[in-house]
Amino acid sequence: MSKSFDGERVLDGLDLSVSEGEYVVVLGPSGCGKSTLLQIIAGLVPLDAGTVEFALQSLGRVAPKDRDVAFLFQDDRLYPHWTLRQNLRIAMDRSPVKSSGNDVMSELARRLGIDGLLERRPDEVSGGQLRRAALVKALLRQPAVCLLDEPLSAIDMMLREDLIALLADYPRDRGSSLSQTSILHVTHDGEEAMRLADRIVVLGSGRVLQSGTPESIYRSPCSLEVAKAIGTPPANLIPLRWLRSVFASSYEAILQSLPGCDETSFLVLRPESVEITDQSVGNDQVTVVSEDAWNVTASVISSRFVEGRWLTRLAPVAEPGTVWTFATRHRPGTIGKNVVARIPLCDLVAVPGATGCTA
Ligand SMILES: Nc1ncnc2c1ncn2[C@@H]1O[C@H](COP(=O)(O)OP(=O)(O)OP(=O)(O)O)[C@@H](O)[C@H]1O
Repeated sequence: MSKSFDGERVLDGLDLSVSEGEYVVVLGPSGCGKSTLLQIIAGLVPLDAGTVEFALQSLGRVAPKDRDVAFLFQDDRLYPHWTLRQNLRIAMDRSPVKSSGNDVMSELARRLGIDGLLERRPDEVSGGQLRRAALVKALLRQPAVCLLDEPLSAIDMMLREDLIALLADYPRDRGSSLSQTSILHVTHDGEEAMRLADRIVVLGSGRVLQSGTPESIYRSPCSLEVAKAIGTPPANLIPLRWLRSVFASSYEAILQSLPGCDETSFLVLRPESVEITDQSVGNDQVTVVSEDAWNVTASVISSRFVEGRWLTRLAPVAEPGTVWTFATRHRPGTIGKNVVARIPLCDLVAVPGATGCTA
């Protein structure tokens, strides 16, 4: 599908399919067209080219209200003059599975901690409680497709954890009213995508850059853009041309061992992929290659304990001006001193320098 606004291409031949019961998270930076994609699927924004199909039938002529789709908008509002219960009841009345609606409403409201608030109007609850009610409303429809536009944004940490637990577990519960529902969730938050998705679809330049399980997207990104989209702290990106100066004589052999690479390529090195040995070594220590790892001498710039890991910034002595961030279990070295970072070759992934593949 393709879509432009005022002559500017937002979606450019984007091709996406979602299976029954699948939880797909579309990940991309602000402004890349995520909300537009959901609005097109819901029938709220017309396409310039392409089709939206459900069970192999085109939805082109199906009005938004007749699509079996629930939509949680970024700024979802409920009817202000009705109680939360009355607002939720409309969703239930539209559900094809009305008989179990009351039970499902109670269950979802309980799980999200708003069961005691159902007799209040929207202006009598907090923003976070309202957001939870809007989420219950979207899920209550028990639609074929549930579209969630940044459902966890602007929500405090504890509540966010509750919502993640609900979204991660509830649709997959055996016998859950949502076990057949396909969920399409859009976000710019890579961690949120990793924690919820059966499959992550990374959007960029109006297209699908890569689609795969959270693990495959994390471990085998196909481009720089995808590598940067996931991971906190982000991956270290090592330009291949750096290796020429460091490894000199073995550079050509290394290049050949990395299929599809050229001088413009980058190696993606995840922060947790190294071991740091606190050894007292001088600045003249060269970077060496062993069969399965590189040992890189680097100076410790900073080291901070964050959520169970030491996040350490290292400057490799062979590449002045470069800083890598690593995450290790134990505190490495002393600030200003040199250490050795052991990089296992099997953890390095090569990606093209320019915007790369579509997968
Ligand atoms: N109705 C519209 N008229 C003109 N331009 C629009 C319209 N809707 C969206 N756009 C533009 O299309 C682009 C994609 O917008 P969209 O809201 O789909 O992005 P997004 O990825 O959801 O962003 P965010 O994460 O910030 O919500 C943006 O540049 C936006 O300004």
